[in-house]
Amino acid sequence: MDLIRVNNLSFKYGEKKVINNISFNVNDGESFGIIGPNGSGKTTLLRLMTGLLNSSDGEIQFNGNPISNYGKKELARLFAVVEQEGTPPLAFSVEEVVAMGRYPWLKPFANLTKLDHQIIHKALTTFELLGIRNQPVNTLSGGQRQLVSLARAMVQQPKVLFLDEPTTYLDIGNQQSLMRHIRKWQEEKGLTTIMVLHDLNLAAQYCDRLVLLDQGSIKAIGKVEEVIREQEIEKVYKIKPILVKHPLTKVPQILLN
Ligand SMILES: Nc1ncnc2c1ncn2[C@@H]1O[C@H](COP(=O)(O)OP(=O)(O)OP(=O)(O)O)[C@@H](O)[C@H]1O
Repeated sequence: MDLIRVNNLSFKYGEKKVINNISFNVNDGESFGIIGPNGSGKTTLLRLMTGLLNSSDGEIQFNGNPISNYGKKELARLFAVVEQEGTPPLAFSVEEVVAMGRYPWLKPFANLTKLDHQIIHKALTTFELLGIRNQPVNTLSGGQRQLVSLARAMVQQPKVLFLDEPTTYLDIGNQQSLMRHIRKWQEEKGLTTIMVLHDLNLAAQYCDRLVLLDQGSIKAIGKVEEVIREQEIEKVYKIKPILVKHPLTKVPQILLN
C-alpha cells in the first residue's frame, strides 16, 4: 500500500532546477533507498519529502493527504529525520539530545514522564550510549554523533524514518550494526525507512526498492535487481562496473574495474 506519493515534483534553488518533474511512491513498511551521483538532488528530494523544504511545483502526500496539510507537531510524530551533522553544535549532553526526540509527544510545558524516561533509556541502551550519556555531544566523534541522532529518532517513535547518508562516519562494524538495528526496528514496529545512500552495495543489501537519480530526474526505479544493473550504473556514474551476486543474499554487488 502507498504510504507516500510524490506527484510531478520539481524544485529550484533560485533559477537552478535541481528536481525535475519526478513521481513515485513509497510503500508502507518498506525500506526505500535514494541513490545517485554527487549533486543529483538526493538530499534536496529527501528534504522536500520531510517538509524541511517546500515546493509549489508538484505535491507530496502522506496517507493520501498533502504533507502541507499536516501541522508541524503532527508531522514530527510521523516523521523522524536523521541528517548528516544532525546533532546540535552546542554542549547538550547525549541524554539531553536523545530526550529531545520526545518533545512532539509532550503536552505543552509538561515534563518528561516515567514512560518517556524508559523509552529514552531503551534507546541509549540499544545504541550503546549509556556509558557516555552525560558527555556533551560536541565532544563526540562523527560516528558517535550519528548514533545519538539515531537514538533521538528512535524515541520519537515515528511512522517514517528519513536518513541522509547514515553510514558516512561509521566503520564497517558500526555500519552493519546500524543497518541491522534499523531492520529490526522496522520488523518490530512496521517502520518505513527512506534513506539516501552513497554506498551502492549497502543500498543493494538493505533496501527493498531503490530510485536512481541523475541531474534531478529518475533514471531507474524498482527492486534492487531492476536498478543496480550494468547499463544504468555505467550511464549515470560513468564507470564500467563489474556486477557480482552477493554469495549469501544473492543481491547485486558492484566491484570497481
Ligand atoms: N542551499 C542551496 N542553494 C543552492 N544550491 C544548492 C543548495 N543545496 C544544494 N544545491 C545544489 O543543488 C544540487 C543538488 O544538491 P543535493 O545536495 O540535493 O545533491 P546530492 O545528490 O544530495 O549531492 P551529494 O551526493 O553530493 O550529497 C547541487 O547542484 C547543489 O549544488
